[in-house]
Amino acid sequence: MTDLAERREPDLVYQPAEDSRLLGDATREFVDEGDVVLDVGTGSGWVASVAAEEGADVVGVDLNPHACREARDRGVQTVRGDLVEPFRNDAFDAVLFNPPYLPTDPDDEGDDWLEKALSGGETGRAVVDPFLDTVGRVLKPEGEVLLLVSSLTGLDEVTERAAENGLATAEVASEKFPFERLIVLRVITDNHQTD
Ligand SMILES: C[S@@+](CC[C@H](N)C(=O)[O-])C[C@H]1O[C@@H](n2cnc3c(N)ncnc32)[C@H](O)[C@@H]1O
Repeated sequence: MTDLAERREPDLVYQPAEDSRLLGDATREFVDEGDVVLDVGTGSGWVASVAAEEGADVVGVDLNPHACREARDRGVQTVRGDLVEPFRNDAFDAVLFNPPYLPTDPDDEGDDWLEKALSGGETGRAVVDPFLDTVGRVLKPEGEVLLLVSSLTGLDEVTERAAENGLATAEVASEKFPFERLIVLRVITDNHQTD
């Protein structure tokens, strides 16, 4: 019988890193007990498990079947699918996403699961843009998104795309690294009332 550690597939599934940790810290701050939470691109399920530790009812989604298996091994209920497509309207208090956000030269673009976890296409926003175009549908009226991006992803462009979808963004955490700054954006609908 294989144990959990042996079943992990580090070359196939993105393992928790600095970006996961920054999003996990914001999750601890903004997710409340009893919230219904979706972790998009759940990968190993680590960020989802942070939300579960806060008492949230969490589901993960990922395109990568190996990630779905690893997240389930971690105890996270996980669906294989594309972004928020499998879920019904107005379902979630919070949606978390640490997306593939690195700009990648098309000539260097690979085709393996780790590449799909990291590469945001030529602009860095190939996955972030469709996420911002669709996430509003699955948010409850007072729901919110915690979205991890890099300074390399183009913060102004991300904010503009959110605004085109009736979403307002605010930086709630950030950390500097040698070649980039990682940022957690809190994204809410324009008519969301905050206290
Ligand atoms: C940077 S990794 C983050 C993994 C994990 N959430 C973490 O923070 O450690 C991005 C994840 O998004 C998944 N992903 C990429 N495109 C996706 C899509 N269109 N729908 C669902 N998941 C996607 C990848 O398979 C990968 O697991």
